[in-house]
Amino acid sequence: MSRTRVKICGTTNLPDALLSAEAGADALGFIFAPISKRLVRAEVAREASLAVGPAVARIGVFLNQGLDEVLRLAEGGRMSAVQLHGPLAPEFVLAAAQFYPVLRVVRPADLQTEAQRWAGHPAVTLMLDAPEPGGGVPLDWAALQADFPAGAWLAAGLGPENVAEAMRLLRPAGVDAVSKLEASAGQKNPQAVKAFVDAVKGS
Ligand SMILES: O=C(O)c1ccccc1N[C@@H]1O[C@H](COP(=O)(O)O)[C@@H](O)[C@H]1O
Repeated sequence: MSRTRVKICGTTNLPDALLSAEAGADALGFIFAPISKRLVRAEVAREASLAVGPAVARIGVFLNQGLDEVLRLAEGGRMSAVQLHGPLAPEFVLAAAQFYPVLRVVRPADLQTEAQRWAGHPAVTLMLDAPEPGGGVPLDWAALQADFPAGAWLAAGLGPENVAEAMRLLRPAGVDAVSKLEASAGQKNPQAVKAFVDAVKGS
């Protein structure tokens, strides 16, 4: 079984991209949802994407945005994958997956239905998140143990202090965090980023 991948989300500037990459992150998240306090411009994301080298994935995060906008921003920011939040039609997810690997974000209530829907679609990977993305509130991992699908990623309220326990209970293929790794909204806390990556890689 391969090790759990670690994604640091909410990258809004070049120094934070570099510090996350140097800390050992497998993936950086760039939030293109206009409602977010971590919104990044495509030009900034592009500069960061080109600076972190070929081994670091760049994941564009979207919430209820049209396909043209998703593709334009993902291309402009030089993303390597897209993360899709919101009540989207399966056809929309499939259309996006023609262009980029998709992390399809689902809530706990929809996990079983979505796991069945996307089984056998290699371009679509499930990510379990809280109903309010970016809120820093952990899920009830013990309650999810029976249904958590192999290969799925986990987000919501993860940080250096609790990620090992979440991994022990759910064995996610990847973990993702933002709120608990910030000094302020959109600005990374370097010690927290490093501690989070070390906790994931040491578990
Ligand atoms: O963080 C945001 O502002 C955001 C806005 C719109 C869509 C997703 C967003 N963040 C995602 O939230 C999860 C985890 O957040 P947290 O660790 O609980 O704060 C992560 O997938 C982010 O990509």
